[in-house]
Amino acid sequence: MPKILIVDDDASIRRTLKNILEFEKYKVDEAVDGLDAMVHIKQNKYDVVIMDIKMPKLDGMDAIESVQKLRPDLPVVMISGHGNIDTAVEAVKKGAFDFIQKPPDLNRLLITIRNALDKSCLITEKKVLQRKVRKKDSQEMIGKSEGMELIKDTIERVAPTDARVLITGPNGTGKELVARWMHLKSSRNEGPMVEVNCAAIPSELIESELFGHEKGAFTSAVKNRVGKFELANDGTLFLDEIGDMGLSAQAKVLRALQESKITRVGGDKEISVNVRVLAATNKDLRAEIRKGNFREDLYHRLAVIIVKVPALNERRDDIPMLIEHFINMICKEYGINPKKVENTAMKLLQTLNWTGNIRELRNVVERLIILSGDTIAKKDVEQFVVPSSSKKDALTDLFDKYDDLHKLQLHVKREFENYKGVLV
Ligand SMILES: Nc1ncnc2c1ncn2[C@@H]1O[C@H](COP(=O)(O)OP(=O)(O)OP(=O)(O)O)[C@@H](O)[C@H]1O
Repeated sequence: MPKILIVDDDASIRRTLKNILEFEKYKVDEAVDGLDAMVHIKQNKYDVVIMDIKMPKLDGMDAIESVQKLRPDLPVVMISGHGNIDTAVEAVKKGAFDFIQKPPDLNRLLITIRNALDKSCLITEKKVLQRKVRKKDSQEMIGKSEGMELIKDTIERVAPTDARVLITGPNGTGKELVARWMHLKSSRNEGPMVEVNCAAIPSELIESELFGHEKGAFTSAVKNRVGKFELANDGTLFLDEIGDMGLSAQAKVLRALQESKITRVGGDKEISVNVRVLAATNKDLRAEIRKGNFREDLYHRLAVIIVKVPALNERRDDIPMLIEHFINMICKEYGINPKKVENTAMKLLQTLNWTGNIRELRNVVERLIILSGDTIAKKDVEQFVVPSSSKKDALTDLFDKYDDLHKLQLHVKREFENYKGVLV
């Protein structure tokens, strides 16, 4: 239940507001002036504060500065009977979420509180996402092959610039990891890195996902929603599987890139965004352009720098190092000592056909850790890996390539559509 603090020296106003808000199922505390408010805010976790301006001891204008220092993310709605436009502007300048005149219009007050709560939720969501991203950020990029050295060198050179980068390569080769390092090594690394998997979002929702929407823009748009472009402001937007984006969304992304402005679906206001875009695909975008599935102008906007991530079969020298890395990582997760790999087992693993690339290798290492004894021997590889790697049926192969069930579903759907075309 969201918790609200009402700060007003007038007991009757506090009581009226408390009754209304409790009826709306909010939990409400009261404070009699700015100083009392600060004591409450230090001891409790509020979602919104409603604060009068004229109060004894510490008035609202001074109190909001203290609130900003203590809890910069806490939305404060100012209310005042002595309001004029200058006071409202000053309050907002000092960080108030909104300003409402006394006696407050009930509907306006409730809508403002809802919006302030939405903002609180977004901030929390953003923090959770940033934590997750930081966790992913800490993933090392392993490999000393020529291909990997070239990629690392490109990241060092390109990351600090604002150039757009298109990352290409087969599934599971580490395209997302490259994007994360580009962000981490850029001057935007204090800002968010927001990821959109264009293949996982149905085409009718992708525009709303990217640009947000205004309430009522379509049947299920029950409230305003901020899109990924806005969420990525001052940071990086990673458009994964860009080759699966529909032409209509492509046109809008192109406009956003050209003008650094977006418009929410169903809205008419232009919103400026400062976003660096990185994109990735496993498709041959030039071939998609020829087939009319991808806009050439968008391709040129995105592919200022192209990073090609090679398949694992093309950098077999990296396999031992990657195996050691995954063993250490996975054994740590399981809370066991890292297992050793016999030389003959390592050699065999190096020769296998890794169609699912590094993702498949990681899964295989996990399987070997679970199924083998203290040491991973050649016979373990022959028993638990070779059958699935050399005699793989089409379905196992697909599962190795797509660890995300939704991506797999989309792939199967696309294949089915192709077959339908052939049969007709
Ligand atoms: N060089 C590397 N060192 C260590 N781990 C890696 C490396 N490259 C990829 N990985 C790991 O392999 C897995 C797959 O990588 P990632 O998701 O970046 O691939 P992808 O090319 O984006 O895949 P997809 O095309 O399916 O989206 C992840 O767990 C990632 O951390």
